[in-house]
Amino acid sequence: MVEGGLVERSLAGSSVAEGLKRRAAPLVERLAVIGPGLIGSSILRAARETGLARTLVTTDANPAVRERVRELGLADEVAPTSAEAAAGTDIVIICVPVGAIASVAGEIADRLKPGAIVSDVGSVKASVIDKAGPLLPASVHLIPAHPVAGTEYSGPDAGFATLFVNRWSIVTPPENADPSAVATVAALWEALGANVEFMTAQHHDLVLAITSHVPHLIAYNIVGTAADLEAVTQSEVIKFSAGGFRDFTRIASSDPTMWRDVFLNNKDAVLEMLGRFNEDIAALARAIRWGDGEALFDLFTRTRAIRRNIIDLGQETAEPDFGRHTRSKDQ
Ligand SMILES: NC(=O)c1ccc[n+]([C@@H]2O[C@H](COP(=O)([O-])OP(=O)(O)OC[C@H]3O[C@@H](n4cnc5c(N)ncnc54)[C@H](O)[C@@H]3O)[C@@H](O)[C@H]2O)c1
Ligand SMILES: O=C(O)C(=O)C[C@]1(C(=O)O)C=C[C@@H](O)C=C1
Repeated sequence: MVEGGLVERSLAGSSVAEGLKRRAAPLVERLAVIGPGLIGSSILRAARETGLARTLVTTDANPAVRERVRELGLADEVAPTSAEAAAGTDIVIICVPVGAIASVAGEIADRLKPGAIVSDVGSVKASVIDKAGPLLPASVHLIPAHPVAGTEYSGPDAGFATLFVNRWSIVTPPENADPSAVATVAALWEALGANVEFMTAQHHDLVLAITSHVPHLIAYNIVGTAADLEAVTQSEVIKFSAGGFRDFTRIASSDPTMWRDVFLNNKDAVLEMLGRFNEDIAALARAIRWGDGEALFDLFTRTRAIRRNIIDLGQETAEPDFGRHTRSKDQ
Protein backbone atom coordinates (compact mmCIF):
# COMPACT_ATOMS: atom_id res chain seq x y z
CA MET A 1 0.00 0.00 0.00
CA VAL A 2 1.15 3.55 -0.61
CA GLU A 3 1.63 5.35 2.71
CA GLY A 4 2.07 8.91 1.51
CA GLY A 5 3.66 11.11 -1.09
CA LEU A 6 1.91 13.35 -3.53
CA VAL A 7 1.29 11.92 -6.94
CA GLU A 8 -0.26 14.28 -9.43
CA ARG A 9 -0.72 12.81 -12.85
CA SER A 10 -1.95 15.11 -15.55
CA LEU A 11 -5.02 13.71 -17.28
CA ALA A 12 -5.00 15.17 -20.74
CA GLY A 13 -8.30 16.84 -21.45
CA SER A 14 -10.17 15.29 -18.52
CA SER A 15 -11.47 16.89 -15.37
CA VAL A 16 -12.61 14.91 -12.36
CA ALA A 17 -16.22 13.90 -12.87
CA GLU A 18 -18.89 15.28 -10.56
CA GLY A 19 -19.07 13.31 -7.32
CA LEU A 20 -15.50 12.05 -7.59
CA LYS A 21 -12.54 13.63 -5.85
CA ARG A 22 -8.98 13.51 -7.07
CA ARG A 23 -6.76 12.06 -4.34
CA ALA A 24 -3.62 13.74 -3.08
CA ALA A 25 -1.96 10.31 -2.95
CA PRO A 26 -2.93 6.93 -4.37
CA LEU A 27 -4.54 4.41 -2.02
CA VAL A 28 -2.58 1.55 -3.59
CA GLU A 29 0.45 1.09 -5.79
CA ARG A 30 -0.98 -1.47 -8.19
CA LEU A 31 -4.66 -2.24 -8.75
CA ALA A 32 -5.73 -5.06 -11.06
CA VAL A 33 -9.21 -5.37 -12.53
CA ILE A 34 -9.98 -8.75 -14.04
CA GLY A 35 -12.90 -8.53 -16.49
CA PRO A 36 -13.15 -4.86 -17.60
CA GLY A 37 -16.80 -5.02 -18.66
CA LEU A 38 -19.51 -2.64 -17.42
CA ILE A 39 -18.43 -2.80 -13.77
CA GLY A 40 -14.70 -3.42 -14.24
CA SER A 41 -14.26 -0.63 -16.78
CA SER A 42 -16.26 1.74 -14.57
CA ILE A 43 -13.84 0.97 -11.72
CA LEU A 44 -10.89 1.61 -14.03
CA ARG A 45 -12.35 4.90 -15.26
CA ALA A 46 -13.15 6.14 -11.75
CA ALA A 47 -9.76 4.93 -10.47
CA ARG A 48 -8.05 6.84 -13.28
CA GLU A 49 -10.00 10.04 -12.58
CA THR A 50 -9.39 9.92 -8.84
CA GLY A 51 -5.77 8.74 -8.90
CA LEU A 52 -6.73 5.74 -6.75
CA ALA A 53 -3.75 3.63 -7.81
CA ARG A 54 -0.31 4.43 -9.15
CA THR A 55 -0.62 1.67 -11.75
CA LEU A 56 -3.83 0.23 -13.22
CA VAL A 57 -3.62 -3.27 -14.65
CA THR A 58 -6.35 -5.22 -16.38
CA THR A 59 -7.03 -8.35 -18.38
CA ASP A 60 -9.95 -10.24 -19.86
CA ALA A 61 -10.47 -13.79 -21.09
CA ASN A 62 -11.80 -12.33 -24.35
CA PRO A 63 -8.99 -11.00 -26.63
CA ALA A 64 -11.42 -8.55 -28.30
CA VAL A 65 -12.11 -6.98 -24.88
CA ARG A 66 -8.37 -6.72 -24.17
CA GLU A 67 -7.93 -4.97 -27.53
CA ARG A 68 -10.82 -2.59 -26.88
CA VAL A 69 -9.48 -1.71 -23.43
CA ARG A 70 -6.14 -0.84 -25.06
CA GLU A 71 -7.92 1.36 -27.61
CA LEU A 72 -9.86 3.12 -24.86
CA GLY A 73 -6.70 3.55 -22.78
CA LEU A 74 -8.47 2.36 -19.65
CA ALA A 75 -5.41 0.90 -17.93
CA ASP A 76 -1.63 1.35 -17.80
CA GLU A 77 -1.07 -2.33 -18.53
CA VAL A 78 -3.23 -4.91 -20.30
CA ALA A 79 -1.94 -8.34 -19.27
CA PRO A 80 -2.46 -11.45 -21.40
CA THR A 81 -3.74 -13.59 -18.50
CA SER A 82 -5.36 -13.17 -15.09
CA ALA A 83 -2.30 -14.71 -13.43
CA GLU A 84 -0.02 -12.10 -15.02
CA ALA A 85 -2.38 -9.26 -14.13
CA ALA A 86 -2.45 -10.39 -10.48
CA ALA A 87 1.31 -10.84 -10.10
CA GLY A 88 2.76 -8.32 -7.63
CA THR A 89 -0.55 -6.50 -7.27
CA ASP A 90 -1.84 -4.96 -4.02
CA ILE A 91 -5.55 -5.33 -4.80
CA VAL A 92 -7.13 -7.56 -7.42
CA ILE A 93 -10.82 -6.95 -8.14
CA ILE A 94 -12.46 -9.82 -9.98
CA CYS A 95 -15.24 -8.37 -12.15
CA VAL A 96 -16.37 -11.45 -14.10
CA PRO A 97 -19.75 -13.23 -13.95
CA VAL A 98 -20.41 -14.93 -10.59
CA GLY A 99 -19.98 -18.41 -12.08
CA ALA A 100 -16.41 -17.59 -13.22
CA ILE A 101 -15.12 -15.87 -10.04
CA ALA A 102 -13.79 -19.03 -8.39
CA SER A 103 -11.98 -20.17 -11.54
CA VAL A 104 -10.25 -16.76 -11.77
CA ALA A 105 -9.32 -17.05 -8.07
CA GLY A 106 -7.78 -20.45 -8.86
CA GLU A 107 -5.83 -19.00 -11.82
CA ILE A 108 -4.31 -16.15 -9.81
CA ALA A 109 -3.73 -17.96 -6.50
CA ASP A 110 -0.06 -18.84 -7.11
CA ARG A 111 0.90 -15.39 -8.37
CA LEU A 112 -0.50 -13.27 -5.53
CA LYS A 113 1.98 -11.61 -3.24
CA PRO A 114 1.60 -12.14 0.52
CA GLY A 115 -0.72 -9.54 2.03
CA ALA A 116 -2.50 -8.88 -1.29
CA ILE A 117 -6.25 -8.25 -1.19
CA VAL A 118 -8.57 -10.16 -3.51
CA SER A 119 -12.02 -8.66 -3.92
CA ASP A 120 -14.84 -9.07 -6.41
CA VAL A 121 -18.04 -7.30 -7.48
CA GLY A 122 -20.31 -10.32 -7.90
CA SER A 123 -24.04 -9.85 -7.36
CA VAL A 124 -24.06 -12.92 -5.08
CA LYS A 125 -21.67 -13.16 -2.14
CA ALA A 126 -21.88 -16.41 -0.11
CA SER A 127 -20.95 -18.61 -3.08
CA VAL A 128 -17.87 -16.44 -3.75
CA ILE A 129 -16.61 -17.00 -0.21
CA ASP A 130 -17.48 -20.71 -0.30
CA LYS A 131 -15.97 -21.44 -3.73
CA ALA A 132 -13.12 -18.92 -4.15
CA GLY A 133 -11.98 -18.77 -0.50
CA PRO A 134 -10.50 -22.29 -0.32
CA LEU A 135 -8.53 -21.73 -3.56
CA LEU A 136 -6.59 -18.73 -2.23
CA PRO A 137 -3.44 -18.94 -0.09
CA ALA A 138 -3.78 -18.08 3.60
CA SER A 139 -1.34 -15.17 3.09
CA VAL A 140 -3.89 -13.13 1.05
CA HIS A 141 -7.10 -11.46 2.17
CA LEU A 142 -10.40 -12.25 0.45
CA ILE A 143 -12.74 -9.29 1.02
CA PRO A 144 -15.77 -9.56 -1.31
CA ALA A 145 -17.92 -6.55 -2.18
CA HIS A 146 -20.94 -5.73 -4.31
CA PRO A 147 -21.59 -2.30 -5.80
CA VAL A 148 -25.36 -1.99 -6.01
CA ALA A 149 -25.17 0.01 -9.21
CA GLY A 150 -25.40 -1.02 -12.80
CA THR A 151 -27.26 -0.85 -16.05
CA GLU A 152 -28.61 -3.33 -18.55
CA TYR A 153 -25.52 -2.83 -20.75
CA SER A 154 -22.31 -4.89 -20.80
CA GLY A 155 -18.74 -4.59 -21.94
CA PRO A 156 -15.95 -2.00 -21.70
CA ASP A 157 -17.79 0.65 -23.73
CA ALA A 158 -20.75 0.58 -21.35
CA GLY A 159 -18.81 1.68 -18.26
CA PHE A 160 -18.60 5.22 -16.91
CA ALA A 161 -16.61 6.84 -14.11
CA THR A 162 -19.58 8.06 -12.07
CA LEU A 163 -21.46 4.74 -11.98
CA PHE A 164 -20.85 4.27 -8.25
CA VAL A 165 -21.34 7.85 -7.10
CA ASN A 166 -23.92 7.98 -4.28
CA ARG A 167 -24.73 4.29 -4.74
CA TRP A 168 -24.23 1.59 -2.11
CA SER A 169 -21.34 -0.80 -2.14
CA ILE A 170 -21.90 -3.70 0.24
CA VAL A 171 -18.73 -5.21 1.69
CA THR A 172 -19.16 -8.76 3.01
CA PRO A 173 -16.00 -9.73 4.93
CA PRO A 174 -15.69 -13.42 5.79
CA GLU A 175 -15.42 -14.34 9.49
CA ASN A 176 -12.04 -13.37 10.96
CA ALA A 177 -11.22 -11.07 8.02
CA ASP A 178 -8.26 -8.78 8.60
CA PRO A 179 -9.68 -5.38 9.73
CA SER A 180 -7.11 -3.34 7.84
CA ALA A 181 -7.84 -5.21 4.59
CA VAL A 182 -11.57 -4.60 5.16
CA ALA A 183 -10.85 -0.90 5.77
CA THR A 184 -8.81 -0.71 2.54
CA VAL A 185 -11.66 -2.19 0.46
CA ALA A 186 -14.14 0.20 2.12
CA ALA A 187 -11.80 3.13 1.40
CA LEU A 188 -11.51 2.01 -2.23
CA TRP A 189 -15.29 2.08 -2.71
CA GLU A 190 -15.60 5.42 -0.96
CA ALA A 191 -12.93 6.80 -3.27
CA LEU A 192 -15.04 5.59 -6.22
CA GLY A 193 -17.92 7.67 -4.83
CA ALA A 194 -19.93 4.90 -3.17
CA ASN A 195 -21.47 4.70 0.30
CA VAL A 196 -20.26 1.59 2.07
CA GLU A 197 -22.35 -0.82 4.14
CA PHE A 198 -21.10 -4.02 5.80
CA MET A 199 -23.06 -7.24 6.16
CA THR A 200 -22.58 -10.98 6.16
CA ALA A 201 -22.60 -12.65 2.76
CA GLN A 202 -25.70 -14.66 3.74
CA HIS A 203 -27.65 -11.57 4.75
CA HIS A 204 -26.56 -9.79 1.57
CA ASP A 205 -27.86 -12.66 -0.56
CA LEU A 206 -31.24 -12.63 1.18
CA VAL A 207 -31.67 -8.85 0.86
CA LEU A 208 -30.54 -8.75 -2.78
CA ALA A 209 -32.80 -11.69 -3.63
CA ILE A 210 -35.85 -9.49 -3.03
CA THR A 211 -34.47 -6.11 -4.09
CA SER A 212 -32.64 -7.17 -7.26
CA HIS A 213 -32.74 -10.86 -8.18
CA VAL A 214 -36.49 -11.58 -8.00
CA PRO A 215 -37.32 -8.28 -9.76
CA HIS A 216 -35.07 -9.34 -12.63
CA LEU A 217 -36.70 -12.78 -12.72
CA ILE A 218 -40.14 -11.15 -12.87
CA ALA A 219 -39.00 -8.90 -15.71
CA TYR A 220 -37.53 -11.82 -17.67
CA ASN A 221 -40.74 -13.74 -17.09
CA ILE A 222 -43.21 -11.03 -18.08
CA VAL A 223 -41.30 -10.16 -21.24
CA GLY A 224 -41.06 -13.87 -22.08
CA THR A 225 -44.78 -14.35 -21.53
CA ALA A 226 -45.59 -11.33 -23.67
CA ALA A 227 -43.27 -12.59 -26.40
CA ASP A 228 -45.07 -15.94 -26.36
CA LEU A 229 -48.39 -14.12 -26.66
CA GLU A 230 -47.10 -12.11 -29.57
CA ALA A 231 -47.98 -14.96 -31.88
CA VAL A 232 -51.58 -14.39 -30.80
CA THR A 233 -51.57 -10.61 -30.71
CA GLN A 234 -49.29 -10.19 -33.73
CA SER A 235 -47.20 -7.03 -33.38
CA GLU A 236 -49.26 -5.40 -30.61
CA VAL A 237 -46.75 -6.23 -27.90
CA ILE A 238 -44.12 -4.15 -29.67
CA LYS A 239 -46.51 -1.49 -30.90
CA PHE A 240 -47.96 -0.65 -27.46
CA SER A 241 -44.86 -1.16 -25.36
CA ALA A 242 -44.31 2.50 -24.52
CA GLY A 243 -45.57 2.27 -20.93
CA GLY A 244 -44.96 -0.03 -17.97
CA PHE A 245 -43.99 -2.95 -20.17
CA ARG A 246 -41.12 -0.95 -21.61
CA ASP A 247 -39.60 -0.58 -18.12
CA PHE A 248 -39.63 -4.36 -17.81
CA THR A 249 -37.97 -4.78 -21.21
CA ARG A 250 -35.03 -2.65 -20.04
CA ILE A 251 -34.41 -4.94 -17.08
CA ALA A 252 -35.06 -8.06 -19.19
CA SER A 253 -32.38 -7.03 -21.68
CA SER A 254 -29.69 -7.46 -19.00
CA ASP A 255 -26.81 -9.83 -19.67
CA PRO A 256 -27.95 -13.50 -19.88
CA THR A 257 -24.66 -14.96 -18.58
CA MET A 258 -24.56 -12.66 -15.58
CA TRP A 259 -28.15 -13.39 -14.59
CA ARG A 260 -27.97 -17.12 -15.23
CA ASP A 261 -25.06 -17.18 -12.77
CA VAL A 262 -26.91 -15.04 -10.21
CA PHE A 263 -29.85 -17.44 -10.08
CA LEU A 264 -27.69 -20.58 -10.03
CA ASN A 265 -25.61 -19.16 -7.16
CA ASN A 266 -28.37 -17.64 -5.02
CA LYS A 267 -30.82 -20.48 -5.41
CA ASP A 268 -32.08 -20.82 -1.82
CA ALA A 269 -32.68 -17.13 -1.13
CA VAL A 270 -34.32 -16.56 -4.53
CA LEU A 271 -36.61 -19.56 -4.12
CA GLU A 272 -37.57 -18.42 -0.62
CA MET A 273 -38.43 -14.89 -1.82
CA LEU A 274 -40.19 -16.27 -4.88
CA GLY A 275 -42.37 -18.44 -2.62
CA ARG A 276 -43.41 -15.34 -0.71
CA PHE A 277 -43.96 -13.45 -3.98
CA ASN A 278 -46.21 -16.24 -5.29
CA GLU A 279 -48.34 -16.14 -2.12
CA ASP A 280 -48.74 -12.38 -2.39
CA ILE A 281 -49.63 -12.44 -6.08
CA ALA A 282 -52.20 -15.15 -5.38
CA ALA A 283 -53.73 -12.81 -2.76
CA LEU A 284 -53.85 -10.03 -5.37
CA ALA A 285 -55.52 -12.34 -7.88
CA ARG A 286 -58.11 -13.20 -5.21
CA ALA A 287 -58.72 -9.49 -4.52
CA ILE A 288 -59.33 -8.89 -8.24
CA ARG A 289 -61.58 -11.94 -8.56
CA TRP A 290 -63.76 -10.91 -5.56
CA GLY A 291 -63.79 -7.20 -6.39
CA ASP A 292 -61.88 -6.30 -3.20
CA GLY A 293 -61.02 -2.74 -4.25
CA GLU A 294 -59.95 -1.79 -0.74
CA ALA A 295 -57.19 -4.44 -0.67
CA LEU A 296 -55.93 -3.28 -4.07
CA PHE A 297 -56.09 0.41 -3.16
CA ASP A 298 -54.28 -0.15 0.16
CA LEU A 299 -51.42 -2.04 -1.44
CA PHE A 300 -51.02 0.46 -4.29
CA THR A 301 -50.99 3.33 -1.78
CA ARG A 302 -48.24 1.62 0.26
CA THR A 303 -46.11 0.89 -2.81
CA ARG A 304 -46.45 4.46 -4.08
CA ALA A 305 -45.09 5.70 -0.73
CA ILE A 306 -42.13 3.31 -1.04
CA ARG A 307 -41.27 4.66 -4.48
CA ARG A 308 -41.46 8.24 -3.17
CA ASN A 309 -39.20 7.35 -0.25
CA ILE A 310 -36.60 5.93 -2.63
CA ILE A 311 -36.68 9.13 -4.69
CA ASP A 312 -36.44 11.28 -1.53
CA LEU A 313 -33.38 9.28 -0.47
CA GLY A 314 -31.83 10.25 -3.80
CA GLN A 315 -31.35 6.67 -4.97
CA GLU A 316 -33.46 6.90 -8.08
CA THR A 317 -34.36 9.38 -10.75
CA ALA A 318 -38.03 10.35 -10.85
CA GLU A 319 -38.49 8.81 -14.27
CA PRO A 320 -36.91 5.66 -15.70
CA ASP A 321 -33.67 6.74 -17.33
CA PHE A 322 -33.05 4.42 -20.23
CA GLY A 323 -29.88 6.24 -21.24
CA ARG A 324 -28.06 6.27 -17.90
CA HIS A 325 -24.92 4.84 -19.46
CA THR A 326 -24.62 7.91 -21.66
CA ARG A 327 -23.48 9.86 -18.59
CA SER A 328 -20.01 8.57 -19.39
CA LYS A 329 -17.46 11.23 -20.12
CA ASP A 330 -15.18 8.56 -21.53
CA GLN A 331 -17.37 7.45 -24.39
N1 LIG B 1 -24.27 -5.36 -14.63
C1 LIG B 1 -24.64 -4.89 -13.46
O1 LIG B 1 -25.60 -4.13 -13.35
C2 LIG B 1 -23.88 -5.32 -12.23
C3 LIG B 1 -23.96 -4.54 -11.07
C4 LIG B 1 -23.22 -4.92 -9.95
C5 LIG B 1 -22.44 -6.07 -9.96
N2 LIG B 1 -22.41 -6.83 -11.11
C6 LIG B 1 -21.56 -8.02 -11.11
O2 LIG B 1 -20.35 -7.62 -11.73
C7 LIG B 1 -19.79 -8.71 -12.45
C8 LIG B 1 -19.50 -8.27 -13.88
O3 LIG B 1 -20.69 -7.81 -14.47
P1 LIG B 1 -20.64 -6.84 -15.73
O4 LIG B 1 -22.03 -6.38 -15.93
O5 LIG B 1 -19.52 -5.89 -15.62
O6 LIG B 1 -20.31 -7.91 -16.89
P2 LIG B 1 -19.70 -7.67 -18.35
O7 LIG B 1 -20.23 -8.78 -19.18
O8 LIG B 1 -19.89 -6.28 -18.81
O9 LIG B 1 -18.14 -7.91 -18.11
C9 LIG B 1 -17.61 -9.12 -17.64
C10 LIG B 1 -16.27 -9.37 -18.31
O10 LIG B 1 -15.68 -10.53 -17.72
C11 LIG B 1 -14.99 -11.23 -18.75
N3 LIG B 1 -14.79 -12.61 -18.30
C12 LIG B 1 -15.70 -13.61 -18.21
N4 LIG B 1 -15.13 -14.73 -17.71
C13 LIG B 1 -13.82 -14.43 -17.50
C14 LIG B 1 -12.70 -15.18 -17.01
N5 LIG B 1 -12.85 -16.45 -16.63
N6 LIG B 1 -11.51 -14.56 -16.93
C15 LIG B 1 -11.37 -13.26 -17.33
N7 LIG B 1 -12.38 -12.51 -17.82
C16 LIG B 1 -13.59 -13.09 -17.89
C17 LIG B 1 -15.90 -11.10 -19.95
O11 LIG B 1 -15.21 -11.37 -21.16
C18 LIG B 1 -16.38 -9.66 -19.81
O12 LIG B 1 -15.54 -8.76 -20.53
C19 LIG B 1 -20.77 -9.87 -12.33
O13 LIG B 1 -20.32 -10.75 -11.31
C20 LIG B 1 -22.06 -9.21 -11.90
O14 LIG B 1 -22.86 -10.07 -11.10
C21 LIG B 1 -23.07 -6.45 -12.24
O1 LIG C 1 -30.04 -0.62 -12.82
C1 LIG C 1 -29.97 -1.74 -13.30
O2 LIG C 1 -30.06 -1.95 -14.49
C2 LIG C 1 -29.68 -2.88 -12.42
O3 LIG C 1 -30.31 -3.86 -12.60
C3 LIG C 1 -28.64 -2.77 -11.42
C4 LIG C 1 -28.61 -3.84 -10.35
C5 LIG C 1 -29.91 -3.81 -9.54
O4 LIG C 1 -30.66 -4.79 -9.52
O5 LIG C 1 -30.14 -2.79 -8.90
C6 LIG C 1 -28.42 -5.18 -10.95
C7 LIG C 1 -27.58 -6.09 -10.46
C8 LIG C 1 -26.50 -5.73 -9.58
O6 LIG C 1 -25.97 -6.74 -8.85
C9 LIG C 1 -26.67 -4.46 -8.94
C10 LIG C 1 -27.50 -3.53 -9.45
